[in-house]
Amino acid sequence: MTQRLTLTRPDDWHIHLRDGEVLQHVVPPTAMQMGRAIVMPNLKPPVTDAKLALAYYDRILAQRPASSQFEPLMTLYLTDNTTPEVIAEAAATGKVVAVKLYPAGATTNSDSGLTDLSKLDEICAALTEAGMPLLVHGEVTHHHVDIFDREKEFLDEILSPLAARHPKLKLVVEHITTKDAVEFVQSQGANVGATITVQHLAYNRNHMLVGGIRPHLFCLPVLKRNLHQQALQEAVISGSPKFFLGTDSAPHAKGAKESACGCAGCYSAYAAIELYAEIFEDLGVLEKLEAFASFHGADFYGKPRNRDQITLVKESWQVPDEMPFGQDIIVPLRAGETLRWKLER
Ligand SMILES: NC(=O)N[C@@H](CC(=O)O)C(=O)O
Ligand SMILES: [Zn+2]
Ligand SMILES: [Zn+2]
Repeated sequence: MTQRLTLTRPDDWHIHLRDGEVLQHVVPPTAMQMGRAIVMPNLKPPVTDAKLALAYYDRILAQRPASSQFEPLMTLYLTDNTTPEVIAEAAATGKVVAVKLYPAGATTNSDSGLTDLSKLDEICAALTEAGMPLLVHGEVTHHHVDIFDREKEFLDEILSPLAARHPKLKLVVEHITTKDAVEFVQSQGANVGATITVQHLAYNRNHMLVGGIRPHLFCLPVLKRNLHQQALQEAVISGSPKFFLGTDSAPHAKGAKESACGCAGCYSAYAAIELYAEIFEDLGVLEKLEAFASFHGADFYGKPRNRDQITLVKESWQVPDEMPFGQDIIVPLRAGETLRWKLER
């Protein structure tokens, strides 16, 4: 008999849906599996206020398939011009649920990010007041800091002191990649959580660099050595409610990835829950998938858990080599490979 796995519908607590003509290709797969998703604001120009967030929300909903109830949860991009008033206005819409910190220059489309981190205290006070989480891309950008050390350095230099100064602030360390980040999150109160991606659970830097450079595994923060991958795996195996599903699915056109200066980001949302299911099964903790994917994030954000369910069936299928992406094409994570689980439609 075919093995089936029925779960409370999951949510994706960190996704890039992009904008414009690619929305038609990027929104439906997420809308068909996820109940909600935290939509990252790093558009060009970035989503910096309530008005821009609501307009983006409408553009996303316009691409939601008729059968889906998917709800985009919008975020604001923190810039040097963000004020407590801007945050309060966004919170009042009911559609903007968090604010995202990109240190300027840390990652894709982060040029408008915060240059003056001393401004953070005022912002954190406003967020604590509004009960809104601060989501962080946790990497320093100093040129002298090695790219493999940038997450740890950010935790030590910026985030630890910040969390100590704002003990009630809800803080999500996004897409964690190191043992240090796992330990930091575990050492904090229930107000500090983290998202973990498919690629950081499934791969380490050898997968990206041994035998040739694999640009489709390049994302930020960059894959680390295997001991860090193992720490992330242990975090999900532990079942701690501090860790939850956030794909950081970040599509870039094939040509922008396969380039002399390739973009950072992996496209995993086309089969997010199937990809996580395979990892959890390989780790021997398939029974922990539901809490990671469907409970921990909702509980952290203070949102009700989804009431409907999805079913995965154990049925092999081959990931296409390429997928449409507006006028362009995209190479998904695990392109051409066989996946074991399939979402029942
Ligand atoms: N993760 C990535 O490698 N890229 C993201 C940005 C981000 O989340 O840092 C993107 O927008 O392309
Ligand atoms: Zn990021
Ligand atoms: Zn991201």
